[in-house]
Amino acid sequence: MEPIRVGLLGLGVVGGGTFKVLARNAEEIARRAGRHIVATKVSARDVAKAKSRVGEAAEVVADPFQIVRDPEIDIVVELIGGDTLARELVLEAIAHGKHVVTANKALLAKHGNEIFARASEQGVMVAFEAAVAGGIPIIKAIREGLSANQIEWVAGIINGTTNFILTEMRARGLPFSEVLAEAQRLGYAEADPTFDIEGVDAAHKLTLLSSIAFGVPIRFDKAHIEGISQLAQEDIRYAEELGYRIKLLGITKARPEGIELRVHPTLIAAQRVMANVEGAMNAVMVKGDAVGATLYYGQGAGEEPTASAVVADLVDVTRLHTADPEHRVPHLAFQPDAITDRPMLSIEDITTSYYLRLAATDQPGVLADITRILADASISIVSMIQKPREDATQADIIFLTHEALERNVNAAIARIEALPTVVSTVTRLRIENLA
Ligand SMILES: NC(=O)c1ccc[n+]([C@@H]2O[C@H](COP(=O)([O-])OP(=O)(O)OC[C@H]3O[C@@H](n4cnc5c(N)ncnc54)[C@H](O)[C@@H]3O)[C@@H](O)[C@H]2O)c1
Ligand SMILES: N[C@@H](CCO)C(=O)O
Ligand code: NA
Repeated sequence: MEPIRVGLLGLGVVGGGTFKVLARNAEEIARRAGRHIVATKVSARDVAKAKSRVGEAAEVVADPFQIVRDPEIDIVVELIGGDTLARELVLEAIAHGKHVVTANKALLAKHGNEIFARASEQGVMVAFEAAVAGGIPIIKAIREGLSANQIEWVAGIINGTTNFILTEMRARGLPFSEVLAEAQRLGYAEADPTFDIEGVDAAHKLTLLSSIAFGVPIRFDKAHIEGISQLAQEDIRYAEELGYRIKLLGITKARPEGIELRVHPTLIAAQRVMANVEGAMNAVMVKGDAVGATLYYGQGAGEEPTASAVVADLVDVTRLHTADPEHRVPHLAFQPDAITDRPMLSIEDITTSYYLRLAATDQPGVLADITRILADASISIVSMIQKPREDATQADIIFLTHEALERNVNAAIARIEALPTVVSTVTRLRIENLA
Protein backbone atom coordinates (compact mmCIF):
# COMPACT_ATOMS: atom_id res chain seq x y z
CA MET A 1 0.00 0.00 0.00
CA GLU A 2 1.11 3.57 -0.67
CA PRO A 3 2.70 5.25 2.33
CA ILE A 4 1.06 8.22 4.04
CA ARG A 5 3.06 11.27 2.97
CA VAL A 6 3.88 13.81 5.61
CA GLY A 7 5.07 17.38 5.05
CA LEU A 8 7.14 18.73 7.95
CA LEU A 9 7.12 22.47 8.51
CA GLY A 10 10.18 23.33 10.62
CA LEU A 11 13.17 21.16 11.41
CA GLY A 12 14.17 22.50 14.82
CA VAL A 13 14.12 20.64 18.14
CA VAL A 14 10.73 18.96 17.66
CA GLY A 15 10.86 18.76 13.84
CA GLY A 16 14.28 17.11 13.98
CA GLY A 17 13.09 14.68 16.66
CA THR A 18 9.98 13.81 14.66
CA PHE A 19 12.04 13.07 11.57
CA LYS A 20 14.34 10.80 13.58
CA VAL A 21 11.61 8.86 15.38
CA LEU A 22 9.61 8.33 12.17
CA ALA A 23 12.69 6.89 10.47
CA ARG A 24 13.99 4.83 13.38
CA ASN A 25 10.65 3.22 14.29
CA ALA A 26 9.24 3.07 10.77
CA GLU A 27 8.28 -0.60 10.83
CA GLU A 28 6.75 -0.61 14.32
CA ILE A 29 4.79 2.52 13.46
CA ALA A 30 3.50 0.95 10.22
CA ARG A 31 2.30 -2.11 12.14
CA ARG A 32 0.24 0.15 14.38
CA ALA A 33 -0.98 2.57 11.75
CA GLY A 34 -1.67 0.12 8.93
CA ARG A 35 0.42 2.18 6.48
CA HIS A 36 3.98 3.41 6.40
CA ILE A 37 4.24 7.06 7.46
CA VAL A 38 7.02 8.88 5.65
CA ALA A 39 8.18 12.49 5.86
CA THR A 40 8.62 13.12 2.16
CA LYS A 41 8.94 16.90 2.22
CA VAL A 42 10.47 19.27 4.77
CA SER A 43 10.44 23.03 4.86
CA ALA A 44 13.24 24.80 6.71
CA ARG A 45 14.66 28.28 6.78
CA ASP A 46 18.20 26.97 6.28
CA VAL A 47 17.76 24.58 3.36
CA ALA A 48 21.40 23.48 3.16
CA LYS A 49 21.52 22.63 6.85
CA ALA A 50 18.23 20.74 6.66
CA LYS A 51 19.48 18.78 3.62
CA SER A 52 22.51 17.69 5.58
CA ARG A 53 20.20 16.35 8.31
CA VAL A 54 17.61 14.51 6.21
CA GLY A 55 19.91 13.34 3.38
CA GLU A 56 18.13 11.85 0.39
CA ALA A 57 15.13 10.73 2.43
CA ALA A 58 13.08 13.88 1.91
CA GLU A 59 12.88 16.88 -0.38
CA VAL A 60 13.78 20.13 1.38
CA VAL A 61 12.11 23.38 0.36
CA ALA A 62 12.38 26.93 1.66
CA ASP A 63 8.75 27.91 1.14
CA PRO A 64 6.38 26.20 3.60
CA PHE A 65 3.33 27.12 1.47
CA GLN A 66 4.70 24.77 -1.18
CA ILE A 67 4.02 21.94 1.28
CA VAL A 68 0.55 22.92 2.53
CA ARG A 69 -0.65 23.26 -1.09
CA ASP A 70 1.08 20.14 -2.40
CA PRO A 71 -1.55 17.61 -3.58
CA GLU A 72 0.91 14.78 -2.84
CA ILE A 73 1.02 15.58 0.89
CA ASP A 74 -1.56 13.83 3.11
CA ILE A 75 -0.71 15.29 6.53
CA VAL A 76 0.98 18.59 7.41
CA VAL A 77 3.00 18.75 10.63
CA GLU A 78 3.43 22.32 11.86
CA LEU A 79 6.53 22.68 14.07
CA ILE A 80 7.54 26.24 13.32
CA GLY A 81 5.93 27.89 16.33
CA GLY A 82 4.45 31.37 16.75
CA ASP A 83 0.91 32.38 15.92
CA THR A 84 1.15 34.39 12.69
CA LEU A 85 2.79 32.38 9.93
CA ALA A 86 1.79 29.15 11.68
CA ARG A 87 -1.87 30.22 11.64
CA GLU A 88 -1.78 31.01 7.93
CA LEU A 89 -0.09 27.72 7.13
CA VAL A 90 -2.46 25.63 9.24
CA LEU A 91 -5.57 27.32 7.80
CA GLU A 92 -4.19 26.92 4.28
CA ALA A 93 -3.46 23.23 4.88
CA ILE A 94 -7.02 22.73 6.19
CA ALA A 95 -8.44 24.60 3.20
CA HIS A 96 -6.53 22.14 1.00
CA GLY A 97 -8.21 19.25 2.81
CA LYS A 98 -5.14 18.15 4.72
CA HIS A 99 -5.03 16.82 8.24
CA VAL A 100 -2.74 18.79 10.53
CA VAL A 101 -0.59 17.77 13.48
CA THR A 102 0.87 20.56 15.59
CA ALA A 103 2.83 21.02 18.82
CA ASN A 104 1.96 24.71 18.87
CA LYS A 105 0.01 25.54 22.03
CA ALA A 106 0.45 29.30 21.56
CA LEU A 107 -1.31 29.02 18.21
CA LEU A 108 -4.19 26.89 19.52
CA ALA A 109 -4.70 28.87 22.72
CA LYS A 110 -5.13 31.99 20.61
CA HIS A 111 -6.71 30.73 17.38
CA GLY A 112 -7.91 27.23 18.29
CA ASN A 113 -11.64 28.04 18.13
CA GLU A 114 -11.21 29.28 14.56
CA ILE A 115 -8.86 26.47 13.52
CA PHE A 116 -11.01 23.65 14.92
CA ALA A 117 -14.15 25.15 13.37
CA ARG A 118 -12.48 25.26 9.94
CA ALA A 119 -11.16 21.73 10.36
CA SER A 120 -14.65 20.45 11.23
CA GLU A 121 -16.09 22.17 8.13
CA GLN A 122 -13.42 20.56 5.96
CA GLY A 123 -13.72 17.16 7.64
CA VAL A 124 -10.06 17.04 8.62
CA MET A 125 -8.35 16.47 11.94
CA VAL A 126 -6.10 18.88 13.79
CA ALA A 127 -4.21 16.78 16.32
CA PHE A 128 -2.26 18.45 19.12
CA GLU A 129 -1.09 15.92 21.71
CA ALA A 130 2.44 17.37 21.61
CA ALA A 131 1.11 20.82 22.46
CA VAL A 132 0.24 19.90 26.06
CA ALA A 133 2.74 18.24 28.39
CA GLY A 134 4.86 17.03 25.44
CA GLY A 135 5.18 13.27 25.46
CA ILE A 136 2.54 12.62 28.15
CA PRO A 137 -0.65 11.47 26.40
CA ILE A 138 -2.83 13.77 28.47
CA ILE A 139 -5.11 14.94 25.65
CA LYS A 140 -5.90 11.35 24.81
CA ALA A 141 -6.38 10.45 28.47
CA ILE A 142 -8.93 13.21 29.08
CA ARG A 143 -10.63 13.13 25.71
CA GLU A 144 -10.96 9.38 25.44
CA GLY A 145 -9.89 7.56 28.58
CA LEU A 146 -11.92 9.69 31.00
CA SER A 147 -14.96 10.39 28.83
CA ALA A 148 -17.32 8.74 31.33
CA ASN A 149 -16.60 11.36 33.95
CA GLN A 150 -17.72 14.77 34.99
CA ILE A 151 -14.29 16.24 35.38
CA GLU A 152 -13.98 18.29 38.56
CA TRP A 153 -10.53 19.74 38.14
CA VAL A 154 -7.23 19.43 36.33
CA ALA A 155 -4.00 20.58 37.97
CA GLY A 156 -0.51 20.17 36.69
CA ILE A 157 3.10 21.09 36.26
CA ILE A 158 2.96 21.71 32.54
CA ASN A 159 6.04 23.79 31.84
CA GLY A 160 9.33 21.93 31.88
CA THR A 161 11.55 25.01 31.78
CA THR A 162 10.15 26.59 34.94
CA ASN A 163 10.04 23.28 36.79
CA PHE A 164 13.69 22.75 35.87
CA ILE A 165 14.53 26.25 37.12
CA LEU A 166 12.61 25.84 40.40
CA THR A 167 14.22 22.44 41.00
CA GLU A 168 17.75 23.69 40.43
CA MET A 169 17.16 26.83 42.51
CA ARG A 170 15.89 24.78 45.43
CA ALA A 171 18.20 21.78 45.24
CA ARG A 172 21.45 23.47 44.23
CA GLY A 173 20.83 27.10 45.16
CA LEU A 174 21.74 28.12 41.61
CA PRO A 175 20.77 31.58 40.39
CA PHE A 176 17.78 31.92 38.09
CA SER A 177 19.66 33.18 35.00
CA GLU A 178 22.21 30.37 35.01
CA VAL A 179 19.52 27.70 35.18
CA LEU A 180 17.47 29.34 32.43
CA ALA A 181 20.48 29.26 30.09
CA GLU A 182 20.84 25.53 30.79
CA ALA A 183 17.13 24.91 30.05
CA GLN A 184 17.57 26.74 26.74
CA ARG A 185 20.63 24.67 25.88
CA LEU A 186 18.65 21.48 26.52
CA GLY A 187 15.91 22.58 24.09
CA TYR A 188 13.13 22.95 26.71
CA ALA A 189 12.54 26.68 26.48
CA GLU A 190 10.28 28.49 24.05
CA ALA A 191 11.83 30.69 21.33
CA ASP A 192 10.86 33.58 23.62
CA PRO A 193 11.64 32.21 27.11
CA THR A 194 9.53 34.90 28.81
CA PHE A 195 6.59 32.70 27.72
CA ASP A 196 7.96 30.01 30.02
CA ILE A 197 9.08 32.23 32.90
CA GLU A 198 5.96 34.37 33.05
CA GLY A 199 3.58 31.39 33.02
CA VAL A 200 2.19 32.13 29.56
CA ASP A 201 3.20 28.78 28.06
CA ALA A 202 1.61 26.93 30.98
CA ALA A 203 -1.54 29.05 30.53
CA HIS A 204 -1.65 28.21 26.82
CA LYS A 205 -1.61 24.51 27.69
CA LEU A 206 -4.01 24.82 30.62
CA THR A 207 -6.53 26.63 28.44
CA LEU A 208 -6.56 23.68 26.04
CA LEU A 209 -6.91 21.22 28.92
CA SER A 210 -9.77 23.26 30.38
CA SER A 211 -11.60 23.17 27.09
CA ILE A 212 -11.38 19.41 26.61
CA ALA A 213 -12.10 18.73 30.28
CA PHE A 214 -15.24 20.85 30.55
CA GLY A 215 -16.52 21.29 27.00
CA VAL A 216 -16.05 25.06 26.95
CA PRO A 217 -14.56 27.24 24.20
CA ILE A 218 -10.86 28.03 24.38
CA ARG A 219 -10.67 31.20 26.49
CA PHE A 220 -6.99 32.03 26.94
CA ASP A 221 -7.91 35.70 27.43
CA LYS A 222 -9.62 34.74 30.72
CA ALA A 223 -6.62 32.98 32.25
CA HIS A 224 -5.06 34.40 35.41
CA ILE A 225 -1.30 34.17 34.85
CA GLU A 226 1.57 34.55 37.28
CA GLY A 227 5.03 33.22 36.47
CA ILE A 228 8.13 32.64 38.57
CA SER A 229 10.12 35.77 37.76
CA GLN A 230 8.93 37.48 40.95
CA LEU A 231 9.55 34.44 43.13
CA ALA A 232 12.23 35.05 45.76
CA GLN A 233 14.82 32.49 46.92
CA GLU A 234 13.71 33.18 50.49
CA ASP A 235 10.15 32.06 49.75
CA ILE A 236 11.48 28.78 48.37
CA ARG A 237 13.47 28.41 51.61
CA TYR A 238 10.67 29.38 53.99
CA ALA A 239 8.22 27.13 52.15
CA GLU A 240 10.64 24.25 52.59
CA GLU A 241 11.01 24.99 56.28
CA LEU A 242 7.23 24.83 56.61
CA GLY A 243 7.10 21.46 54.82
CA TYR A 244 6.17 22.67 51.33
CA ARG A 245 7.69 22.98 47.89
CA ILE A 246 6.83 25.68 45.39
CA LYS A 247 5.75 24.59 41.90
CA LEU A 248 4.34 26.55 39.00
CA LEU A 249 0.92 24.93 38.82
CA GLY A 250 -1.82 25.30 36.23
CA ILE A 251 -5.23 24.75 37.78
CA THR A 252 -8.62 24.63 36.11
CA LYS A 253 -11.72 23.79 38.09
CA ALA A 254 -15.40 23.51 37.22
CA ARG A 255 -17.61 25.14 39.83
CA PRO A 256 -21.34 25.74 39.72
CA GLU A 257 -20.64 29.47 39.24
CA GLY A 258 -18.12 28.98 36.43
CA ILE A 259 -14.65 27.86 35.45
CA GLU A 260 -11.41 28.67 37.25
CA LEU A 261 -8.39 29.03 34.96
CA ARG A 262 -5.18 30.02 36.68
CA VAL A 263 -1.41 29.58 36.60
CA HIS A 264 0.67 30.66 39.58
CA PRO A 265 3.46 29.54 41.89
CA THR A 266 1.86 27.19 44.40
CA LEU A 267 2.92 25.65 47.70
CA ILE A 268 2.38 21.89 47.77
CA ALA A 269 3.03 19.73 50.85
CA ALA A 270 6.49 18.18 50.37
CA GLN A 271 5.30 14.59 50.73
CA ARG A 272 2.81 14.84 47.84
CA VAL A 273 3.76 13.27 44.54
CA MET A 274 3.25 16.58 42.74
CA ALA A 275 5.81 18.27 45.00
CA ASN A 276 8.37 15.66 43.95
CA VAL A 277 8.03 16.12 40.20
CA GLU A 278 11.50 17.47 39.55
CA GLY A 279 13.65 18.83 36.73
CA ALA A 280 11.97 19.20 33.36
CA MET A 281 9.42 16.52 34.19
CA ASN A 282 5.73 17.32 33.88
CA ALA A 283 2.78 15.85 35.79
CA VAL A 284 -0.94 16.38 35.43
CA MET A 285 -3.64 15.32 37.89
CA VAL A 286 -7.20 14.93 36.67
CA LYS A 287 -10.05 14.46 39.12
CA GLY A 288 -13.17 12.83 37.70
CA ASP A 289 -16.36 12.12 39.61
CA ALA A 290 -16.30 8.42 38.75
CA VAL A 291 -12.61 7.61 38.52
CA GLY A 292 -11.38 9.85 41.35
CA ALA A 293 -7.93 11.41 41.12
CA THR A 294 -5.60 10.20 38.36
CA LEU A 295 -2.01 11.20 37.69
CA TYR A 296 0.03 11.39 34.48
CA TYR A 297 3.78 11.87 34.61
CA GLY A 298 6.56 12.11 32.05
CA GLN A 299 8.76 14.33 29.92
CA GLY A 300 6.87 17.42 28.88
CA ALA A 301 9.57 18.90 26.68
CA GLY A 302 12.60 18.01 24.60
CA GLU A 303 13.31 16.54 21.22
CA GLU A 304 12.19 12.92 21.29
CA PRO A 305 9.58 13.06 24.09
CA THR A 306 7.71 15.72 22.12
CA ALA A 307 8.27 13.82 18.87
CA SER A 308 6.67 10.80 20.57
CA ALA A 309 3.39 12.73 20.80
CA VAL A 310 3.67 14.16 17.26
CA VAL A 311 4.17 10.69 15.80
CA ALA A 312 1.34 9.21 17.89
CA ASP A 313 -0.94 11.86 16.37
CA LEU A 314 0.32 10.89 12.91
CA VAL A 315 -0.64 7.29 13.69
CA ASP A 316 -4.10 8.40 14.84
CA VAL A 317 -4.65 10.39 11.67
CA THR A 318 -3.38 7.55 9.49
CA ARG A 319 -5.85 5.21 11.15
CA LEU A 320 -8.63 7.37 9.72
CA HIS A 321 -7.59 5.96 6.36
CA THR A 322 -6.91 2.44 7.50
CA ALA A 323 -9.51 1.69 10.14
CA ASP A 324 -12.78 3.56 10.07
CA PRO A 325 -12.93 6.81 8.12
CA GLU A 326 -16.18 7.85 9.79
CA HIS A 327 -14.89 7.41 13.30
CA ARG A 328 -13.72 10.78 14.51
CA VAL A 329 -13.01 11.80 18.07
CA PRO A 330 -14.19 15.42 18.39
CA HIS A 331 -11.32 17.88 18.59
CA LEU A 332 -12.33 19.26 21.92
CA ALA A 333 -13.69 15.95 23.23
CA PHE A 334 -17.27 17.22 23.18
CA GLN A 335 -19.45 17.26 20.06
CA PRO A 336 -19.10 20.71 18.42
CA ASP A 337 -22.79 21.55 19.01
CA ALA A 338 -22.51 20.51 22.66
CA ILE A 339 -19.82 23.02 23.54
CA THR A 340 -21.45 25.48 25.93
CA ASP A 341 -19.99 28.71 27.10
CA ARG A 342 -19.95 29.27 30.86
CA PRO A 343 -18.86 32.18 33.02
CA MET A 344 -15.14 32.35 33.61
CA LEU A 345 -14.34 33.22 37.20
CA SER A 346 -11.95 35.92 38.29
CA ILE A 347 -9.03 35.05 40.55
CA GLU A 348 -10.84 36.99 43.31
CA ASP A 349 -13.53 34.30 43.33
CA ILE A 350 -11.24 31.42 44.25
CA THR A 351 -11.00 29.88 47.68
CA THR A 352 -7.71 28.36 48.72
CA SER A 353 -5.10 28.46 51.48
CA TYR A 354 -2.36 31.05 51.50
CA TYR A 355 1.27 31.65 52.40
CA LEU A 356 1.78 35.29 53.34
CA ARG A 357 5.19 36.81 54.02
CA LEU A 358 5.94 40.32 55.15
CA ALA A 359 8.60 42.28 56.98
CA ALA A 360 7.67 44.35 60.03
CA THR A 361 9.40 46.29 62.74
CA ASP A 362 9.90 44.00 65.71
CA GLN A 363 7.84 45.78 68.38
CA PRO A 364 4.88 45.02 70.66
CA GLY A 365 1.45 44.99 69.06
CA VAL A 366 2.56 44.35 65.48
CA LEU A 367 1.34 40.77 65.39
CA ALA A 368 -1.89 41.72 67.12
CA ASP A 369 -2.62 44.35 64.45
CA ILE A 370 -1.99 41.91 61.64
CA THR A 371 -3.96 39.02 63.12
CA ARG A 372 -6.90 41.36 63.82
CA ILE A 373 -6.96 42.39 60.16
CA LEU A 374 -6.89 38.73 59.13
CA ALA A 375 -9.68 37.86 61.57
CA ASP A 376 -11.80 40.80 60.33
CA ALA A 377 -11.48 39.39 56.81
CA SER A 378 -12.54 35.88 57.99
CA ILE A 379 -9.04 34.52 57.39
CA SER A 380 -7.98 31.93 59.89
CA ILE A 381 -4.30 31.22 60.59
CA VAL A 382 -2.86 27.67 60.54
CA SER A 383 0.69 28.52 61.53
CA MET A 384 3.13 31.35 61.78
CA ILE A 385 6.89 31.73 61.89
CA GLN A 386 8.97 34.77 62.67
CA LYS A 387 12.58 35.17 61.55
CA PRO A 388 14.96 37.98 62.43
CA ARG A 389 16.16 40.02 59.45
CA GLU A 390 19.64 41.36 58.86
CA ASP A 391 18.39 44.64 60.31
CA ALA A 392 17.71 43.28 63.81
CA THR A 393 14.94 45.82 64.45
CA GLN A 394 12.87 44.04 61.80
CA ALA A 395 11.54 40.51 61.32
CA ASP A 396 10.17 38.41 58.47
CA ILE A 397 6.76 37.03 59.44
CA ILE A 398 5.20 34.17 57.54
CA PHE A 399 1.60 33.02 57.95
CA LEU A 400 -0.06 29.93 56.55
CA THR A 401 -3.82 30.30 56.43
CA HIS A 402 -6.83 28.02 56.26
CA GLU A 403 -8.96 28.31 53.16
CA ALA A 404 -10.10 31.85 52.48
CA LEU A 405 -11.69 33.79 49.66
CA GLU A 406 -9.07 35.55 47.53
CA ARG A 407 -11.11 38.77 47.52
CA ASN A 408 -10.92 38.85 51.33
CA VAL A 409 -7.21 38.12 51.22
CA ASN A 410 -6.65 41.03 48.82
CA ALA A 411 -8.52 43.36 51.14
CA ALA A 412 -6.56 42.15 54.16
CA ILE A 413 -3.23 42.52 52.32
CA ALA A 414 -4.08 46.12 51.42
CA ARG A 415 -4.85 46.88 55.09
CA ILE A 416 -1.71 45.10 56.32
CA GLU A 417 0.50 46.95 53.84
CA ALA A 418 -0.96 50.22 55.11
CA LEU A 419 0.18 49.54 58.70
CA PRO A 420 3.09 51.85 59.60
CA THR A 421 4.91 48.94 61.27
CA VAL A 422 4.86 46.83 58.10
CA VAL A 423 7.93 47.72 56.04
CA SER A 424 7.50 45.46 52.99
CA THR A 425 4.81 44.53 50.55
CA VAL A 426 3.07 41.26 51.39
CA THR A 427 4.22 38.27 49.33
CA ARG A 428 1.22 36.02 48.71
CA LEU A 429 1.53 32.48 47.44
CA ARG A 430 -1.37 30.06 47.13
CA ILE A 431 -1.38 26.57 48.64
CA GLU A 432 -3.17 23.61 47.05
CA ASN A 433 -3.75 20.27 48.74
CA LEU A 434 -4.73 18.51 45.48
CA ALA A 435 -7.10 16.18 47.25
N1 LIG B 1 11.00 22.21 22.33
C1 LIG B 1 10.09 21.55 23.02
O1 LIG B 1 10.39 20.82 23.95
C2 LIG B 1 8.64 21.66 22.65
C3 LIG B 1 7.71 20.83 23.29
C4 LIG B 1 6.35 20.93 22.95
C5 LIG B 1 5.96 21.82 22.00
N2 LIG B 1 6.87 22.63 21.39
C6 LIG B 1 6.38 23.51 20.33
O2 LIG B 1 6.86 23.00 19.09
C7 LIG B 1 7.05 24.07 18.17
C8 LIG B 1 8.49 24.04 17.66
O3 LIG B 1 9.35 24.20 18.76
P1 LIG B 1 10.90 23.87 18.68
O4 LIG B 1 11.40 23.80 20.07
O5 LIG B 1 11.14 22.72 17.77
O6 LIG B 1 11.42 25.22 18.02
P2 LIG B 1 12.75 25.46 17.19
O7 LIG B 1 13.03 26.91 17.20
O8 LIG B 1 13.80 24.50 17.60
O9 LIG B 1 12.28 25.04 15.71
C9 LIG B 1 11.47 25.82 14.88
C10 LIG B 1 11.97 25.63 13.48
O10 LIG B 1 11.11 26.27 12.55
C11 LIG B 1 11.91 26.86 11.57
N3 LIG B 1 11.20 27.94 10.88
C12 LIG B 1 10.90 29.17 11.33
N4 LIG B 1 10.27 29.85 10.36
C13 LIG B 1 10.19 29.04 9.30
C14 LIG B 1 9.70 29.18 8.00
N5 LIG B 1 9.17 30.31 7.57
N6 LIG B 1 9.77 28.10 7.16
C15 LIG B 1 10.32 26.97 7.57
N7 LIG B 1 10.85 26.78 8.79
C16 LIG B 1 10.78 27.82 9.64
C17 LIG B 1 13.13 27.38 12.34
O11 LIG B 1 14.21 27.60 11.48
C18 LIG B 1 13.37 26.23 13.30
O12 LIG B 1 14.22 25.27 12.74
C19 LIG B 1 6.66 25.35 18.93
O13 LIG B 1 5.32 25.63 18.67
C20 LIG B 1 6.84 24.93 20.38
O14 LIG B 1 6.03 25.68 21.24
C21 LIG B 1 8.20 22.56 21.68
N1 LIG C 1 8.82 25.42 26.67
C1 LIG C 1 7.98 24.31 26.97
C2 LIG C 1 8.18 23.25 25.94
C3 LIG C 1 7.16 22.14 26.05
O1 LIG C 1 5.90 22.58 25.68
C4 LIG C 1 8.34 23.80 28.35
O2 LIG C 1 9.35 24.19 28.91
O3 LIG C 1 7.56 23.02 28.91
NA1 NA D 1 0.90 15.49 25.43
